[in-house]
Amino acid sequence: MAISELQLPGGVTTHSLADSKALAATLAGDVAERLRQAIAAKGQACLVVSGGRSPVAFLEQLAAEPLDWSKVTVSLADERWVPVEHADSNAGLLARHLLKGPAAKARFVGLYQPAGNLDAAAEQADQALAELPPIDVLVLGMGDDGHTASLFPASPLLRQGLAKVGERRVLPMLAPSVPHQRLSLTRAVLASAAFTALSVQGEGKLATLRAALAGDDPSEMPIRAFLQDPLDIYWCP
Ligand SMILES: O=C(O)[C@H](O)[C@@H](O)[C@H](O)[C@H](O)COP(=O)(O)O
Repeated sequence: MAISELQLPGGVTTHSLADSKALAATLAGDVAERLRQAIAAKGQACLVVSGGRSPVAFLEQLAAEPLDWSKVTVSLADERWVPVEHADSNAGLLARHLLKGPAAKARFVGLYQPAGNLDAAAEQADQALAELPPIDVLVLGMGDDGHTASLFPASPLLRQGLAKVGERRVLPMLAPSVPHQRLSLTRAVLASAAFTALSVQGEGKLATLRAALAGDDPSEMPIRAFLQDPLDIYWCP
Protein backbone atom coordinates (compact mmCIF):
# COMPACT_ATOMS: atom_id res chain seq x y z
CA MET A 1 0.00 0.00 0.00
CA ALA A 2 1.17 3.58 -0.70
CA ILE A 3 0.55 6.65 1.41
CA SER A 4 -1.25 8.26 -1.56
CA GLU A 5 -4.06 5.69 -1.05
CA LEU A 6 -4.97 7.10 2.37
CA GLN A 7 -7.99 9.40 2.60
CA LEU A 8 -6.24 12.27 4.37
CA PRO A 9 -7.84 15.49 5.63
CA GLY A 10 -7.40 18.61 3.48
CA GLY A 11 -4.67 20.17 5.62
CA VAL A 12 -2.38 17.15 5.29
CA THR A 13 0.33 17.08 2.58
CA THR A 14 2.27 13.90 1.87
CA HIS A 15 5.84 13.40 0.69
CA SER A 16 6.41 9.82 -0.45
CA LEU A 17 10.13 8.95 -0.57
CA ALA A 18 11.86 5.91 -2.04
CA ASP A 19 13.76 4.87 1.09
CA SER A 20 14.93 6.01 4.51
CA LYS A 21 18.01 7.73 3.06
CA ALA A 22 15.87 9.82 0.70
CA LEU A 23 13.44 10.59 3.52
CA ALA A 24 16.23 11.84 5.80
CA ALA A 25 17.76 13.97 3.03
CA THR A 26 14.46 15.49 1.87
CA LEU A 27 13.20 16.21 5.37
CA ALA A 28 16.56 17.73 6.42
CA GLY A 29 16.60 19.92 3.29
CA ASP A 30 13.04 21.15 3.86
CA VAL A 31 13.60 21.78 7.59
CA ALA A 32 16.86 23.67 6.94
CA GLU A 33 15.19 25.82 4.27
CA ARG A 34 12.40 26.80 6.67
CA LEU A 35 14.93 27.62 9.39
CA ARG A 36 16.89 29.78 6.93
CA GLN A 37 13.67 31.60 5.98
CA ALA A 38 12.86 32.22 9.66
CA ILE A 39 16.37 33.58 10.29
CA ALA A 40 16.06 35.86 7.24
CA ALA A 41 12.67 37.14 8.43
CA LYS A 42 13.24 37.42 12.21
CA GLY A 43 16.96 37.02 12.86
CA GLN A 44 16.36 33.73 14.70
CA ALA A 45 14.71 30.33 14.32
CA CYS A 46 13.35 27.66 16.63
CA LEU A 47 13.35 23.93 15.87
CA VAL A 48 11.67 21.22 17.95
CA VAL A 49 12.46 17.61 17.12
CA SER A 50 11.44 14.18 18.40
CA GLY A 51 13.53 11.35 19.72
CA GLY A 52 13.18 7.63 19.24
CA ARG A 53 15.21 5.35 16.97
CA SER A 54 14.33 6.55 13.48
CA PRO A 55 15.51 10.22 13.47
CA VAL A 56 19.29 9.49 13.49
CA ALA A 57 19.85 9.79 9.71
CA PHE A 58 17.67 12.93 9.53
CA LEU A 59 19.56 14.57 12.43
CA GLU A 60 22.93 13.75 10.83
CA GLN A 61 21.79 15.26 7.50
CA LEU A 62 20.43 18.34 9.21
CA ALA A 63 23.69 18.89 11.13
CA ALA A 64 25.47 19.06 7.74
CA GLU A 65 23.10 21.69 6.26
CA PRO A 66 24.55 25.16 5.67
CA LEU A 67 22.80 27.22 8.34
CA ASP A 68 23.72 29.95 10.83
CA TRP A 69 23.25 27.66 13.81
CA SER A 70 24.17 30.45 16.26
CA LYS A 71 20.71 31.88 15.49
CA VAL A 72 18.84 28.60 16.06
CA THR A 73 17.23 27.39 19.29
CA VAL A 74 16.68 23.62 19.40
CA SER A 75 14.36 21.78 21.76
CA LEU A 76 12.57 18.43 22.07
CA ALA A 77 8.94 17.42 21.61
CA ASP A 78 9.47 14.96 24.43
CA GLU A 79 12.07 13.42 26.69
CA ARG A 80 12.57 10.23 28.62
CA TRP A 81 13.10 11.08 32.31
CA VAL A 82 16.70 9.93 32.37
CA PRO A 83 19.94 11.93 32.59
CA VAL A 84 21.62 12.96 29.34
CA GLU A 85 24.33 10.28 29.77
CA HIS A 86 21.66 7.53 29.67
CA ALA A 87 21.40 5.58 26.38
CA ASP A 88 17.65 6.42 26.16
CA SER A 89 18.06 10.18 26.59
CA ASN A 90 16.72 12.23 23.68
CA ALA A 91 19.05 15.09 24.67
CA GLY A 92 21.91 12.58 24.37
CA LEU A 93 20.61 11.58 20.93
CA LEU A 94 20.75 15.22 19.79
CA ALA A 95 24.21 15.71 21.30
CA ARG A 96 25.51 12.72 19.32
CA HIS A 97 23.75 13.33 16.01
CA LEU A 98 22.75 17.01 15.66
CA LEU A 99 24.47 19.45 18.01
CA LYS A 100 28.01 18.91 16.74
CA GLY A 101 30.36 20.67 14.30
CA PRO A 102 28.81 23.99 13.16
CA ALA A 103 25.45 22.92 14.68
CA ALA A 104 27.06 22.90 18.15
CA LYS A 105 26.55 26.69 18.05
CA ALA A 106 22.77 26.21 18.37
CA ARG A 107 21.18 26.98 21.75
CA PHE A 108 19.65 23.84 23.25
CA VAL A 109 16.72 24.06 25.66
CA GLY A 110 16.25 20.59 27.10
CA LEU A 111 13.38 19.03 29.04
CA TYR A 112 15.23 16.77 31.49
CA GLN A 113 15.30 18.02 35.08
CA PRO A 114 16.90 16.03 37.93
CA ALA A 115 13.97 16.66 40.31
CA GLY A 116 12.75 14.38 43.12
CA ASN A 117 9.90 12.95 41.07
CA LEU A 118 8.41 13.12 37.56
CA ASP A 119 5.70 15.65 38.43
CA ALA A 120 8.26 18.07 39.88
CA ALA A 121 10.53 17.51 36.86
CA ALA A 122 7.64 18.35 34.53
CA GLU A 123 6.91 21.57 36.44
CA GLN A 124 10.56 22.59 36.26
CA ALA A 125 10.73 21.73 32.55
CA ASP A 126 7.56 23.77 32.05
CA GLN A 127 9.34 26.82 33.55
CA ALA A 128 12.50 26.19 31.50
CA LEU A 129 10.40 26.11 28.32
CA ALA A 130 9.10 29.63 29.02
CA GLU A 131 12.24 30.87 27.25
CA LEU A 132 11.49 28.92 24.06
CA PRO A 133 10.88 31.32 21.13
CA PRO A 134 7.88 30.71 18.82
CA ILE A 135 8.41 27.33 17.13
CA ASP A 136 9.17 27.63 13.41
CA VAL A 137 9.60 23.93 12.66
CA LEU A 138 8.37 20.88 14.56
CA VAL A 139 9.31 17.32 13.55
CA LEU A 140 7.12 14.63 15.08
CA GLY A 141 7.40 10.84 14.98
CA MET A 142 4.62 8.33 15.62
CA GLY A 143 4.56 5.02 17.45
CA ASP A 144 2.70 1.90 16.30
CA ASP A 145 0.05 2.65 18.95
CA GLY A 146 -0.60 6.12 17.50
CA HIS A 147 1.31 8.06 20.14
CA THR A 148 3.26 11.13 19.13
CA ALA A 149 5.75 13.11 21.22
CA SER A 150 5.15 11.37 24.58
CA LEU A 151 1.39 11.73 24.38
CA PHE A 152 0.63 8.05 25.02
CA PRO A 153 -2.84 6.46 25.00
CA ALA A 154 -3.86 5.61 28.59
CA SER A 155 -1.39 8.05 30.15
CA PRO A 156 -3.23 9.61 33.15
CA LEU A 157 -2.82 13.23 32.04
CA LEU A 158 -3.41 12.59 28.34
CA ARG A 159 -6.66 14.59 28.19
CA GLN A 160 -4.89 17.65 29.54
CA GLY A 161 -1.93 16.99 27.23
CA LEU A 162 -4.21 16.88 24.17
CA ALA A 163 -6.19 20.03 24.99
CA LYS A 164 -5.93 22.56 22.18
CA VAL A 165 -5.58 25.40 24.66
CA GLY A 166 -3.88 25.11 28.04
CA GLU A 167 -1.49 26.77 30.44
CA ARG A 168 0.98 23.89 30.73
CA ARG A 169 3.84 23.62 28.24
CA VAL A 170 5.18 20.33 29.64
CA LEU A 171 3.33 17.47 31.36
CA PRO A 172 4.45 14.20 32.95
CA MET A 173 3.43 11.20 30.84
CA LEU A 174 3.68 7.45 31.26
CA ALA A 175 4.78 5.23 28.38
CA PRO A 176 3.95 1.51 28.10
CA SER A 177 7.61 0.80 27.25
CA VAL A 178 10.76 1.56 29.24
CA PRO A 179 11.71 4.13 30.30
CA HIS A 180 8.09 4.59 31.42
CA GLN A 181 8.51 8.07 32.83
CA ARG A 182 8.37 10.76 30.15
CA LEU A 183 8.10 14.51 29.77
CA SER A 184 6.04 15.75 26.84
CA LEU A 185 5.28 19.09 25.31
CA THR A 186 1.53 19.54 25.28
CA ARG A 187 -0.54 19.73 22.12
CA ALA A 188 -1.21 23.41 22.96
CA VAL A 189 2.51 24.11 22.49
CA LEU A 190 3.15 21.62 19.68
CA ALA A 191 0.19 22.95 17.65
CA SER A 192 1.66 26.46 17.78
CA ALA A 193 4.48 25.49 15.40
CA ALA A 194 4.48 27.37 12.09
CA PHE A 195 5.34 24.15 10.22
CA THR A 196 4.85 20.57 11.42
CA ALA A 197 6.37 17.52 9.78
CA LEU A 198 5.51 13.95 10.70
CA SER A 199 8.25 11.47 9.80
CA VAL A 200 7.10 7.85 9.44
CA GLN A 201 8.68 4.79 7.87
CA GLY A 202 7.35 1.40 6.89
CA GLU A 203 4.07 -0.37 6.16
CA GLY A 204 3.35 -0.78 9.88
CA LYS A 205 3.22 2.98 10.44
CA LEU A 206 1.02 3.34 7.35
CA ALA A 207 -1.40 0.84 8.91
CA THR A 208 -1.32 2.91 12.12
CA LEU A 209 -2.16 6.05 10.14
CA ARG A 210 -5.02 4.20 8.41
CA ALA A 211 -6.38 3.11 11.78
CA ALA A 212 -6.08 6.67 13.08
CA LEU A 213 -8.06 7.98 10.10
CA ALA A 214 -10.80 5.39 10.69
CA GLY A 215 -11.75 6.83 14.09
CA ASP A 216 -12.03 10.14 15.85
CA ASP A 217 -11.06 9.75 19.51
CA PRO A 218 -7.57 11.25 20.08
CA SER A 219 -7.36 9.68 23.55
CA GLU A 220 -7.20 6.26 21.81
CA MET A 221 -4.69 7.42 19.19
CA PRO A 222 -3.18 10.84 20.03
CA ILE A 223 -1.87 11.35 16.46
CA ARG A 224 -5.53 11.99 15.51
CA ALA A 225 -5.34 15.41 17.15
CA PHE A 226 -2.47 16.38 14.84
CA LEU A 227 -4.16 15.11 11.67
CA GLN A 228 -6.81 17.80 12.17
CA ASP A 229 -4.25 20.60 11.70
CA PRO A 230 -1.93 21.43 8.76
CA LEU A 231 0.67 18.66 8.66
CA ASP A 232 3.32 17.47 6.18
CA ILE A 233 3.82 13.70 6.35
CA TYR A 234 7.16 12.35 5.12
CA TRP A 235 6.89 8.61 4.49
CA CYS A 236 8.98 5.85 2.96
CA PRO A 237 8.38 2.08 2.77
O1 LIG B 1 11.20 9.89 22.44
C1 LIG B 1 10.39 9.27 21.78
O2 LIG B 1 10.23 8.05 21.86
C2 LIG B 1 9.55 10.00 20.80
O3 LIG B 1 9.72 11.30 20.57
C3 LIG B 1 8.43 9.26 20.18
O4 LIG B 1 7.25 9.97 20.06
C4 LIG B 1 8.86 8.74 18.81
O5 LIG B 1 8.87 9.78 17.88
C5 LIG B 1 7.97 7.62 18.35
O6 LIG B 1 7.94 6.63 19.33
C6 LIG B 1 8.42 7.04 17.05
O7 LIG B 1 9.71 6.56 17.19
P1 LIG B 1 10.46 5.94 15.97
O8 LIG B 1 10.41 6.97 14.88
O9 LIG B 1 11.86 5.70 16.41
O10 LIG B 1 9.73 4.69 15.61
